[in-house]
Amino acid sequence: MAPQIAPSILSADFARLAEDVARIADSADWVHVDVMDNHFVPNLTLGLPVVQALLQHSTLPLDCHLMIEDPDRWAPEYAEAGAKSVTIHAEAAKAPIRTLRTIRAAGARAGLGVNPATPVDGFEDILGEIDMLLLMTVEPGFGGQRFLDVVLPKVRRARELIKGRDLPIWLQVDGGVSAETIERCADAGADVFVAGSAVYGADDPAEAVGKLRAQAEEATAKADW
Ligand SMILES: O=C(CO)[C@H](O)[C@H](O)COP(=O)(O)O
Ligand SMILES: [Fe+2]
Repeated sequence: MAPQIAPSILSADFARLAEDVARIADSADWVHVDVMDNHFVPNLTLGLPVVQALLQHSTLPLDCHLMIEDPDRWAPEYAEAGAKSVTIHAEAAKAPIRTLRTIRAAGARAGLGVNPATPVDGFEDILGEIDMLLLMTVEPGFGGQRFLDVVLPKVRRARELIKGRDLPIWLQVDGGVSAETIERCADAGADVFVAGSAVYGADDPAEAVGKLRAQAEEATAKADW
C-alpha cells in the first residue's frame, strides 16, 4: 500500500477544530483523533461528543486513537458514530477480540495499539482480528515528544509478522513522526504515519503533509520489506 499520512489534531487549535481539519483536507488521508481520559494516560483531551461534531465537518475519514481505560465500553460507540478507524490499546482492553469484532461489525477498521515497551509477538494469534497495528513511538499522552528510536526494531518485527501471515494489516507509527524521523519509520516497515506537531506546528500544514508523504514514498521505494 502507498504510504498514508494521518495528521493528529492533538496539535491543532481545539477552539477551531473544523477549520484546522479543513486545512489538511486536500493533502492528508485521515484525521487522527487522540482520545485521552486522564486515566489510561495523564492527559485529558476530547471524547465522543466532539468526534460526533467533527464527523459533521470533516471530508476526511476519522482515525480515532482511544487512549482510555475502558475501550471495551467506548470503542463500539465511536465506530457506530461513523469513525472509519477505531484503535484500542492492548494494555487497556479486557476483551480485545470481542471489542475488535464489534468495531468491525459496525463498519470501521479495527486497530490495536501498543505502547513503546509492549512487545508485538504476543499478538501474533489475533492478527486476523485487526486491520491496523498502531505502534506508539513515544509514551502515549502528549504531542510534541521526542521520537523513540528504540521502537524501530519492533516496527521491523511487526512488518515481518504481518508479511509472514500475508494479512492486509496497516502498520501505523504514532509519536514524534517528522521530517527527521519519517524515513526511518518507512524503512522499517510502517505505512501509516501519524504526525501532530510536525503538521500543525508548520506554517502551512498542507505543505507539511505533502513533504512528509514525499519522504515516506521515497523511503518506502528503497525499503527491503
Ligand atoms: O497519540 C498521540 C500521543 O499519545 C499522538 O497521536 C502523537 O503524539 C502525535 O503527536 P506528535 O506528532 O506531536 O508526537
Ligand atoms: Fe495518537
